[in-house]
Amino acid sequence: MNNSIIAPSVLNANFLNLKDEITAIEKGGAGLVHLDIMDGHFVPNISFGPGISALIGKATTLPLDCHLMISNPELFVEEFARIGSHYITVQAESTWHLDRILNRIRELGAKPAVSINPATPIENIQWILDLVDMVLVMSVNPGFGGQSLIPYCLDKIRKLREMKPNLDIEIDGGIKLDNILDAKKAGANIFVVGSAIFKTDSPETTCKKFVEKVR
Ligand SMILES: O=C(CO)[C@H](O)[C@H](O)COP(=O)(O)O
Ligand SMILES: [Fe+2]
Repeated sequence: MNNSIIAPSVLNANFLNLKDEITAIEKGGAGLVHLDIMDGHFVPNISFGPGISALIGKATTLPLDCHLMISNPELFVEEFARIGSHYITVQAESTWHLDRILNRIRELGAKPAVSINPATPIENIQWILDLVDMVLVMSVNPGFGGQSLIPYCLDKIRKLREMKPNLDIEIDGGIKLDNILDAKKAGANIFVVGSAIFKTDSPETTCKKFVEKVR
């Protein structure tokens, strides 16, 4: 697939300067803004919720890529749809009723996507692949930015790409300038990049480098 997209995650951005951080990635050629929603229950960290996400949505022209790492996601998809999320991604491990919630997200007018933790086999989602517009393959254990990519996750992407040649596959976690091409070669076409963009002196210049790299 040649439609490569960089989706910067603002998890490690400077929240006191968020407007400028978002302008930087817009100028840097980002295609999505990735929002990591964490509840301190499904993952051992708390980030922010629909309120901050709505403000970010108002501050940018970039589509919102909302990655819900929360228990009981069915309680929140309506609100994330209401604030205009482009993708609403739920963790396969976070709900008993994956089919139902994916259908509900589409009914609400957003694009349903599913995410799997490193230890979750891709076979767990094989029957719902036709219900989603994207699969997010976690390449770190969810909860924190700044971790190292777990190499076997690339094998999962390779296998998924073989199964679904035209599916949008997003990789999330530990993506750096020196491993993003491995992820692309494995079959990913949407790349979440957090600390490797926002923990640099110029997120705009760094974002441009990532965009160039996968072009
Ligand atoms: O979902 C996530 C963590 O659960 C984040 O999107 C991810 O970790 C991005 O940060 P980094 O590029 O620094 O790994
Ligand atoms: Fe994420």
